[in-house]
Amino acid sequence: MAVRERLFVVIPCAGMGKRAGSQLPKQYRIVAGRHLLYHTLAAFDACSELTQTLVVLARDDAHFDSRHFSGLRFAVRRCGGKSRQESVLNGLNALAEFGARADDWVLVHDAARAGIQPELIRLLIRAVRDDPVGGIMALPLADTLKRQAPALDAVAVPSAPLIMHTEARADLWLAQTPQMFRVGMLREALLRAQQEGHILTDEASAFERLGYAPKLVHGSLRNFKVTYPDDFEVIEAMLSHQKSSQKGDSS
Ligand SMILES: Nc1ccn([C@@H]2O[C@H](COP(=O)(O)OP(=O)(O)OP(=O)(O)O)[C@@H](O)[C@H]2O)c(=O)n1
Ligand SMILES: C[C@](O)(CO)[C@H](O)COP(=O)(O)O
Repeated sequence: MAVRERLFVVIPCAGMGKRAGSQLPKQYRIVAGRHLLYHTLAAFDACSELTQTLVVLARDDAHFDSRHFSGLRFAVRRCGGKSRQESVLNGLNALAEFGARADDWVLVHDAARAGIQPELIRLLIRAVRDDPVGGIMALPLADTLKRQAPALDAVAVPSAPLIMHTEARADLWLAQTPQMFRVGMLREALLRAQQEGHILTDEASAFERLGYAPKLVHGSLRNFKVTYPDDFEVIEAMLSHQKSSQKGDSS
């Protein structure tokens, strides 16, 4: 009988959250009564088909406290790098400690995408599991896309940027996470990009530059990346609502 490859998860969680504008890294901000990271991990914990979730923390992380995450299945390693790309690569290397093999799958998911839900994770797994390359959760672009004009000169900077032109939006998608690839192939692709000095902002790009075409799996707006100060109001409303409707379901 053929043995199915196992499914591992790497959660890069070593960022500073500079764009969120607070001292505390955003993954530790309290949202709907828990750390933002808790909500992300709870969604993966609810998927029993996942073998191991590994959270990649910054080496000097002074905020992580396992007591706030009791009841959730995951491991942490303090192997975060200077960039997300480096943190993911270090996390993939650390997966060997948990018995991950080159043919196993890994789902890489941003700690900051706390709106992820078990159904979305399963949707991606179902869509990608038989693919030779892998795939990512993404959303077709819904808005009109403008390219900003370069600032004319440093002295007379206008109060708002100006539009240079409108980009054609057909066939454009917004990449989200999870991004699901084979452990070995992803490690090799990221390593190669790093050695060749390419700065990548997601895992799929590491494959695209080698000529592969990963799958786009239609995700959900719920799974947005908490990035700017206003995003906290949105995620708070979403997760509080989810919590109260779950309470309602169980009473
Ligand atoms: N050196 C880094 C940088 C980012 N991340 C993680 O990658 C995910 C996506 O990155 P982003 O949203 O940009 O987070 P930050 O880097 O924390 O935010 P900012 O760019 O605003 O500082 C986050 O979960 C973040 O913790 C990481 O593990 N290691
Ligand atoms: C991986 C990602 O979430 C896909 O949209 C995104 O590229 C991460 O970018 P960031 O600048 O590290 O937040």
